[in-house]
Amino acid sequence: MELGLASKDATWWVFTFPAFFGSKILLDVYVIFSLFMAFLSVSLLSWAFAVGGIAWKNGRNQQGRLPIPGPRGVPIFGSLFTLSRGLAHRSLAAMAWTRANTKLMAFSVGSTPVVVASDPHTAREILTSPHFADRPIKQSAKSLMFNRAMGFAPNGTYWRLLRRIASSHLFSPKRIIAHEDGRQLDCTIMLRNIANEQKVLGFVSLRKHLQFAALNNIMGSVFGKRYDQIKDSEELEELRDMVKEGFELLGAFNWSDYLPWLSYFYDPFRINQRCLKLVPRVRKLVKGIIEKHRLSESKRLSDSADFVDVLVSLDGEEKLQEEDMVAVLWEMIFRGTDTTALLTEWVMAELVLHPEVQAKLQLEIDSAVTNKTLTDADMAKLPYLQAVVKETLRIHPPGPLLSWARLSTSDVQLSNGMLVPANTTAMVNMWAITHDPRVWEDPLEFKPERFLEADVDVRGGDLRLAPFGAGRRVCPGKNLGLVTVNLWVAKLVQHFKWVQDLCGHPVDLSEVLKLSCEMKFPLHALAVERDGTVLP
Ligand code: HEM
Repeated sequence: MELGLASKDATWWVFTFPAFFGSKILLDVYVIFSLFMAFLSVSLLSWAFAVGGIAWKNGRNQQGRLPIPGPRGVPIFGSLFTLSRGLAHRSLAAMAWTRANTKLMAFSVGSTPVVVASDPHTAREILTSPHFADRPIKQSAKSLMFNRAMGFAPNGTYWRLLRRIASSHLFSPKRIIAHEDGRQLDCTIMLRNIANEQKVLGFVSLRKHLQFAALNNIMGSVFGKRYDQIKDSEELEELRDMVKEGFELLGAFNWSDYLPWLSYFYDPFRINQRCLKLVPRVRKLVKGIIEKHRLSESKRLSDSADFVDVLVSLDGEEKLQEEDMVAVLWEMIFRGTDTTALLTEWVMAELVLHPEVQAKLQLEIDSAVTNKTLTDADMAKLPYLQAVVKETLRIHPPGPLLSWARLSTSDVQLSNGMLVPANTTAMVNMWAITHDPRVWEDPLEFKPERFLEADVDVRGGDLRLAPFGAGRRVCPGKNLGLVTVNLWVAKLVQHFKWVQDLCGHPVDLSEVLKLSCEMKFPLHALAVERDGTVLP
């Protein structure tokens, strides 16, 4: 009875007050308030009953023989806060391990249903399935033209064309060999700059040298253009700034990707405006370079031709629109720069922290390589070097969640009986797999020797360690990336002994997760020139 009276009272004042004041404001407020309460009740109810959170309403994760378990998260947001802050790979791993949800865990990020695999078997099923060959596209990626580049193009004719062009003209073994001179040149400049910095400052801050070498290297093989730090400082600064801004925008957590209604009033990082500002700058730079290639005398495509030459020369069905060329070229600069530089930085940090590993590596290089100039061909004689790089990829995978997720294009039945419905974002937590004691013995220890005892294919063949992903969307730059990192690490330790700067800058392995996972505090160390080595 009391309840009835209360609601009668409420109806009375809601209708009388507006009449009294001659306005409809209170009526409007009442309508909005009621709608809000209804929305809240529906959200609370769906949340209360949805395992995996709000995006899994109607039991969509219960359709298979085996339901997909997962946390409910909080109403409306689901597990969004787990992903938007801090180190998502670690939080998701902890969630999967404590709940024994490693095979597959369902959770909600706002209104997006997500599954994450944290074991090698399910990871393989997802990454190699043709039904997971699409990617969910973020708003920033779309605004930055990445939907026309390889990484985000939907699985179809256009994406297959891009992969074919790239694998035969940029990433083929012949092309990688042809660009070795460039890799050597960029490394030589880096070694000299490091020696100078050590002399002037008494220590070396390695990141900027690696980033410059990586940027110049990819610019060389993609655009046929290398920058001189002094002569081209203005253009170089502009390029660096554009790459940095692009990284920030793509790496930023954009709330409205998961709660679309937020885009109307909440954009804390001003992602849309910043994308709109960046795109014309990218177009201007890349189109300028394409134009120069078109104007230069048409040359027969040699093995060492750059990627712009290749794209410009395409004809018939393979011919790309200029806008598409801009997107493809921009993506290559983008993907090729940070991954190589940050993986090399992680390797060097581990070598500084493990002087015994560094000494063993130097011994291997000194005894295997008699001529003093290390080449790509020498890498086959350096199994310990490869083990060091693999162990670094295991302990610090540059994309701990494999950077870009996959999207199911239809309902997919997994072999364990779970059913992933169409339009679900699927992630693989590679970090959780490489740190799982059931998969790797002593997973927290840096022990390159483990890869001497048993060889592991890191290029997508063995899902216990697949830092480049796997399946048809596996990283096409994996061979180029590995060749570059192997050569540069070998040369860095051949010429210098890297010692921890305990007084000024002790090594800190804290991570920060952006587009990739990098060292939170850039590596500083003492680079002591080794006896008997002459800088090139
Ligand atoms: C250490 C180096 C690198 C690492 C760890 C790495 C890692 C990855 C990962 C995890 C993926 C997603 C794979 C998947 O979904 O299964 C990927 C995709 C991709 N990577 Fe790499 N990458 C590296 C170097 C490079 C380089 C040097 C380039 C180009 C110059 C490159 C270009 C790409 C592209 C274009 C894609 C998208 C492929 C597609 O969706 O079809 N990556 N990479």
